[in-house]
Amino acid sequence: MTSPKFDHARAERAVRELLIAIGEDPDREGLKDTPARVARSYAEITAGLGQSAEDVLSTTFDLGHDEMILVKDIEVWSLCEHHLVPFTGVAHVGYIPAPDGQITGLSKLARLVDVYAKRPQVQERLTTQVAESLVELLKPRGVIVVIECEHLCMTMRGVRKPGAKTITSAVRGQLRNPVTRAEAMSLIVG
Ligand SMILES: Nc1nc2c(ncn2[C@@H]2O[C@H](COP(=O)(O)OP(=O)(O)OP(=O)(O)O)[C@@H](O)[C@H]2O)c(=O)[nH]1
Ligand SMILES: [Zn+2]
Repeated sequence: MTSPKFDHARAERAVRELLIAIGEDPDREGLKDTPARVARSYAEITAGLGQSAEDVLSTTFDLGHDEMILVKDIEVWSLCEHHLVPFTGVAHVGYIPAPDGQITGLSKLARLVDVYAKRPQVQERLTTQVAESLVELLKPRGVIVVIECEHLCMTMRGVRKPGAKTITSAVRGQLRNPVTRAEAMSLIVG
C-alpha cells in the first residue's frame, strides 16, 4: 500500500530533474519511462510512511503462552536517510507475552519491521521503533529486537567497506535481565 502522502507527479518531475542534473537526456529512448518507473519504485520502498504499527498489530489472541516468542532472520530492506541508498540484512524480534497471555500473529512481527523499514531511516531508529511499538501495543513483559544490516552507502560509495555489518539492539522489560537476555541471544546467534 502506497503512502497517501506520496505525490507521483512530483516524484516524476524530481527524477527527470535528477537525470538532467547528472548530464543525461531524460527524453532519450531508454530513459523516457524512467521517471514514472522510479516514482512507482519509490512509492513501494517508502510505503511504510502510509502505515502504522496499530495497523499491523490489531490482531491479537490469547494462547496462554507465557514464554518467549522469537522470529529470527526477518529480511530487512530499508533506505538510508542520509544517502537514499538501501541498507539490508535481517531483524530478530522476540517478546515475552503480557501476563494476560495476549500474543500477536508471527507474520505481524515481520510486517511491523516493514512498517518502519519502508521509509527513509537510520538503523538505530528502526530498531527502537520496532521495540517501542511492541511495548506500547502488546504490553509484553519483555521485548528484544536485534538488527544486523549492511549499508550500501558504506559499500558502493564513500568508505567502500563491503561486508561491514552494523548490529543494533533494543531490549525492554524482563529481557533486560541478564539470564533471559542471554537465552534470547543464544537463540538469535545459534
Ligand atoms: N548511525 C548511523 N549512521 C548512518 C546510518 N546510515 C548511514 N550512516 C552514516 O551517516 C553518516 C553521514 O555522514 P556525512 O559526513 O554527513 O556524509 P558523507 O560525507 O557522505 O559521509 P561518508 O559516508 O563517510 O562518505 C555516514 O557516516 C554514514 O555511514 C545509520 O543507519 N546509522
Ligand atoms: Zn547512508
